[in-house]
Amino acid sequence: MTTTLAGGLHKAQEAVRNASSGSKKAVDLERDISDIHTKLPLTSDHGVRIPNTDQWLRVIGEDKNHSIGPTLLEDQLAREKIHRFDHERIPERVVHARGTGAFGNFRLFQSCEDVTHAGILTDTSRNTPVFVRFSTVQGSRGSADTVRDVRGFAVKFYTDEGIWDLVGNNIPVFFIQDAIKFPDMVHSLKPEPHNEVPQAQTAHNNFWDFAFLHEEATHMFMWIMSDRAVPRSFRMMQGFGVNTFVLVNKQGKRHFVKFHWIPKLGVHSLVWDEALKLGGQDPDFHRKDLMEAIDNKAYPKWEFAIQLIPEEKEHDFEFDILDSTKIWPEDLVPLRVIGELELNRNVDEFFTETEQVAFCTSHVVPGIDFSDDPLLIGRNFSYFDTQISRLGINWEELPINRPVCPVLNHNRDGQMRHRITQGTVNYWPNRFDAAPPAGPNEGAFDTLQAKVAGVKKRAVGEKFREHISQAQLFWNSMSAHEKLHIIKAFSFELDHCDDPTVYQRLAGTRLPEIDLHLAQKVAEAVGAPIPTQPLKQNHGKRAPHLSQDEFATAKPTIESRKIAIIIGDGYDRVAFMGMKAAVLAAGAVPVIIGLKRSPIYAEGDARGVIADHQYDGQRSTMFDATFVPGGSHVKTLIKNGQIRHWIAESFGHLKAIGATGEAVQLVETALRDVEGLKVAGAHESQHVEWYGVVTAGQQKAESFSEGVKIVKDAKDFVGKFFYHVSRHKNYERELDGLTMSVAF
Ligand code: HEM
Repeated sequence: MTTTLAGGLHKAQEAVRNASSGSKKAVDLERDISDIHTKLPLTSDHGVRIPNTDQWLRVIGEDKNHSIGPTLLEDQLAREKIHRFDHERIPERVVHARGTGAFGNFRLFQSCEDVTHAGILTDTSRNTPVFVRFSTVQGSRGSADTVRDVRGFAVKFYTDEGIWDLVGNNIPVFFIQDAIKFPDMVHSLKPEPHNEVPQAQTAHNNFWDFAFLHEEATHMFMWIMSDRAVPRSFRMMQGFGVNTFVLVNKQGKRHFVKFHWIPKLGVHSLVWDEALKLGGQDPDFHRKDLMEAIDNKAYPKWEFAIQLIPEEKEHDFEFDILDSTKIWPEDLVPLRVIGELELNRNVDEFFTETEQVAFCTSHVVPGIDFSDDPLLIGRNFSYFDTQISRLGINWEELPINRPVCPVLNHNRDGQMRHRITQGTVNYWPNRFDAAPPAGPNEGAFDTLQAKVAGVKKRAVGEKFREHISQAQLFWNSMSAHEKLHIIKAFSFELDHCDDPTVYQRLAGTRLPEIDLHLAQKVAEAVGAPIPTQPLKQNHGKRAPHLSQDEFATAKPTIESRKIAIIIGDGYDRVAFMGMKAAVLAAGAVPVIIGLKRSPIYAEGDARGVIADHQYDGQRSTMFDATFVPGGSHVKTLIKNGQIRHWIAESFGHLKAIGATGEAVQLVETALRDVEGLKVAGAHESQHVEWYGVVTAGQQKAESFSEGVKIVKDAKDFVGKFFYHVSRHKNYERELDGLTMSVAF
């Protein structure tokens, strides 16, 4: 599948570009696009045709050996090639350096004119083009996708009134309350200064030192120790604007607002061992996942929702609504779902689009404004500033960054200025009235007048000083397996800290403020003195939509999941073909894993199948589930330790496993150490389901219907198997201690 996609990528992109030619941004970009596949000859950057790009101009001896003489610096064509190469790199982003992006559209379902006059939030007839970049925070550009980290979720809306950048994360809160702490925070989580170790992870002394010394980071570090920090896919995670913004309506009334993205596919995560392995086995896992889904037309979608608090209710809450270490619990401030985002086009070129895209929180459009959230105000300064050193002062002119509406002003010059502005004046006011400020009814961004009074000092508001309550709320809202993962995550992270001050303080002093059981378990694992008393009373409250379990899709679906089907010579063709067809019909992706990639023959069948991959080139970690059809190939599969490991590892990673006929024996052998394992008898046609392991004896062709009903109590083998794939993970396996007995 992947190989075919790569081959046809250029054509596919061409087709999609044609199809989306209605998008204002696609049209805007057209004028800067050139195509390497045109048959035009090679030229230099100044347009002169070049006859040879393989040999530098040099002196060749006239002797019989044509011996090589001096290489000549006068070769301007060779010099240009080398010069261009020498300067290919630009500074990577200081944070969020590793990322990937895609184009799409935003549609509004429900006008919000009661609270804003922003065109994008009031005009339901619009189809606004967007570019979205997902990222990790800590790692450098070449780091792995699946590290434990916050994920950036930055959306550039190309609206009719200018660019709106909603630069959010997949976690709704942040480490710090005040932007002045950002450099300290980033220094502490990046590799340590003396040895540049470790890459892309918080599992080191400095981060946990910082986290302890900043009690305000407590709520956030609970989130990053949770499954939220190891998403299965960018397509299966939430997004949050995090900061508090303001909406302003035509009457000048203000509402505080928080923005949310809710994925249509549910919220799913990897298990930690899987994430660790993928870091080496497939460092581009998330990047490829997004690209392949879009190429396969499984366009990822998110609902867009807002939470609103009228200005006069600002102080009605226990927490300060401008504090970005706090959520607005949804039972107190409900979500209003107003629109939908779809990503439907991959980039043509990574550097000019994904790398050069530059977001800036201060890019808002009329009708959307800033609150006094102190983190937001600092961000508004920082992003513009950092783009200047990364891309230059004219960064907003780059094709990916420029708006689709007219831009006209008296800003001029600077390095790499592209725009040529005609006319004899470049200042205001001028005698021609050229480029005047917008009049009262011309849709300008007009800051609402407000009275500001107070004492100038370096301080925070009273409610900004409470840091534990929402950390408790988060912990209390977790399901059993989520709590287990948090305990394990702390144990892993603090195990990597070798300074006892760091792990003892965290486990012995901070965690008991959240929950005693959590603190005790972690302290025991990492060798800190085990606390015996909670250091703060847990209030026992919970809030909706903090647990990922609450994001199940309305109907179970396996859409876009990757299902490995393992075969060797002698596989059961009926089960193989039936499963492949059913997977495709359900909108998922079957990936044939062969013992080789040359033709593989079914029993009694002369037509060979070419597998997508041979098993040694792939790992179970790269798939959501595995199916093995019966047949005499099982005799070979069973002898292969890597295949047995594949099954055991899938079990350990809580994935659905399906097997029919003789393949049931493979499952039995691979999982022989699991107590109580239940599988179907070889000739039993009725399937047996046990902790997401679905097995059946010989299946007839008619058992593999394409109209599979994916329901919990499915009577057929395929329906039951797909139901378990749709659940994504079988957490009961882990909670009942079964995964512990398998080597993976
Ligand atoms: C609410 C808290 C924050 C969130 C949600 C957030 C989110 C993000 C995201 C998503 C990106 C990557 C944008 C991209 O894909 O190109 C980013 C980059 C960046 N952020 Fe933040 N950030 C936060 C706080 C801050 C603060 C407080 C500062 C500085 C005071 C800051 C400075 C930066 C910088 C300098 C970059 C690199 C931008 C570039 O080079 O393109 N961020 N942030």
